[in-house]
Amino acid sequence: MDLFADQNHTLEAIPIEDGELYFMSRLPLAQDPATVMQRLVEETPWRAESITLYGKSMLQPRLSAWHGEPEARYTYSGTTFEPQPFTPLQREIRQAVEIATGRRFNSVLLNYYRNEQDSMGFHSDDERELGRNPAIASVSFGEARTFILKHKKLPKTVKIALGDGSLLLMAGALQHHWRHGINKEKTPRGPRISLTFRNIVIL
Ligand SMILES: O=C(O)CCC(=O)C(=O)O
Ligand SMILES: [Fe+2]
Repeated sequence: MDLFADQNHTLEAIPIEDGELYFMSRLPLAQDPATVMQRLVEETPWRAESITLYGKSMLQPRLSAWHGEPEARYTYSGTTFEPQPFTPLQREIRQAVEIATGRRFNSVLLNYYRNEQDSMGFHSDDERELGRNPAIASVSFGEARTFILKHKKLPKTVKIALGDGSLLLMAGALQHHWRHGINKEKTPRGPRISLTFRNIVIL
């Protein structure tokens, strides 16, 4: 009997100060990660969103989509944004994430990193509609990319390789004290998709 057969299905705490971080190398799902990846590529209404940097409008270096329950709307600069409804596959993944983490989520922001040129700038997920100490669970498919956390005040950096089918949970005070992001890579990378589950509270 292999006592450690399900070792990669346990949510392990990653020691970190000023916040909570947990990792599971393989979230249990009914389909294998390659099938899920393929379906996410095909079934998601991907959008190229623009951002304004130094007064110039440009496209974000990745594609994205936002899905959730109808109540997970939020208002930003006077405009109310409504999520697209969850797809059946997204509901399946959400259920697995809720079982693995013991937390509830009503929306998901999906990111599609097409190749090594795509990235995510450093930020904290600290919007008011996420509540005071938000739990954010991200599930990764496809090529592994390095998730980097940088402490806002201390000279500390934490790097985690987010591989195919893995789950990362950020919780506690983490968003108050750390920024996170994903850098471009210098060598070729295949596509990666992350689903970042959040719980949007009515303000
Ligand atoms: O793709 C990732 O793992 C990071 C995504 C992220 O930080 C976000 O969507 O806020
Ligand atoms: Fe984030």
